[in-house]
Amino acid sequence: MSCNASAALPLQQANPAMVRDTGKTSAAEKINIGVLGASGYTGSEVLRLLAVHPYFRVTLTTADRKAGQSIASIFPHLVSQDLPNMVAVKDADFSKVDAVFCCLPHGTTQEIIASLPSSLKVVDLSADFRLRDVKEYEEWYNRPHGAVGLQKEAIYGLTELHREAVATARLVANPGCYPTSVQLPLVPLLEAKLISTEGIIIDAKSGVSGAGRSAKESNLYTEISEGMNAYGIAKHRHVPEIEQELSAASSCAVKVSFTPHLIPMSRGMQSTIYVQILQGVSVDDLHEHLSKRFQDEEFVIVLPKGVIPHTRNVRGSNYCHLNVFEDRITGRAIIISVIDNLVKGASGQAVQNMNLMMNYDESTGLLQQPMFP
Ligand SMILES: NC(=O)C1=CN([C@@H]2O[C@H](COP(=O)(O)OP(=O)(O)OC[C@H]3O[C@@H](n4cnc5c(N)ncnc54)[C@H](OP(=O)(O)O)[C@@H]3O)[C@@H](O)[C@H]2O)C=CC1
Ligand SMILES: CC(=O)N[C@@H](CCC(=O)OP(=O)(O)O)C(=O)O
Repeated sequence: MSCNASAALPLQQANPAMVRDTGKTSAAEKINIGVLGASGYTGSEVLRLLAVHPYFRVTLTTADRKAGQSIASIFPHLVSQDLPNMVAVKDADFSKVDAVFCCLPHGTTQEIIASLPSSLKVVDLSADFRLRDVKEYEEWYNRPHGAVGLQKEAIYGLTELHREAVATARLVANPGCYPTSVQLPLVPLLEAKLISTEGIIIDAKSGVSGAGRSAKESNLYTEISEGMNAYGIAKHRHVPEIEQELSAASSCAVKVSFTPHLIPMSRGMQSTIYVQILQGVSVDDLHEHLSKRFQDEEFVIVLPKGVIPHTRNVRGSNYCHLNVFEDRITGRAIIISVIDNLVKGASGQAVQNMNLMMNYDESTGLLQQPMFP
């Protein structure tokens, strides 16, 4: 069958692993967690989420320039938590931990994870283990891969799409924020051959926390506020990650046009995606397919027809809101997907994956509702 032949496939069973729980409750049985890069945005978001996690406790935190400082001194919003002071990674005692969230800049992570005890379970939030083809990684990231052996072991952790592999993984490559917002609607539609593999256009927008906490001129309030700009046009490093996963879903070489934009808000992300519907398929079919695919999912909500997703309605939560609209003029479908880049786009999905790796219900500690307004 050709790439764009229309054929509705049976829906996948959505959620076989949602209800597992080992029942561990006592403090003595808690899983000891290390957060590497705890002084950054995603690291602090892991700490915020774990504050109400019944089975995980943080026993190690690391930083680079801020090593030696307490968490409360740099994140006063976390002052009520009893957290260990941050140490440099080289001084960290990994015998204290069972699992690690690695929230470090990409490029620094491969060597650090390779140096950790191999008994540790790791969710890596960076891009260092997401691209299966090491050559492609080296081309897009312009550096040699520092842990090729580990790359083979890493599981790409978009939870709703790969949860069985995540559950048995030791090392999970947590997806990028843009790729998460794009794959959740597109993978099921490509798998079911309801949309064309050609001509996919992704117009995406991110809040500024997506760029991390380190000081950069381009992220100053004066540069960001009261305006917006595209960046990484036709060369953003999330292109190969998105194409890798869409190609796997459709068994065809998918190419996308992807343009990210920076907008003046602290957190939140929207991807507006233009796709060609295959012959004999309607926008209602796309809506129905996505609704059925995600009906048993806790964190992916297909909104009722006509309701426009808004970043405000997922802020601070692990939810993704989706909807599909018809463009009567071009015959295309317009898909809108919103997430909080720091939660479903990073730390929330990381906790969701770690829950699965530790055999807990994947929603444990993640059911906080979005903040409104
Ligand atoms: N922000 C987002 O929305 C998303 C981010 N990601 C990815 O998650 C990772 C972390 O991002 P984010 O939290 O935003 O980044 P930040 O810049 O906010 O934080 C980076 C953290 O890493 C530490 N660090 C920096 N350099 C080194 C080093 N050489 N060795 C050890 N530690 C170091 C920093 O310590 P110090 O503060 O002391 O310098 C800080 O704790 C990145 O790979 C990013 O691409 C993924 C999805 C979304
Ligand atoms: C606004 C902004 O700068 N966003 C980041 C993406 C953050 C993210 O998810 O990406 P990684 O985990 O792949 O680094 C960027 O465009 O590079």
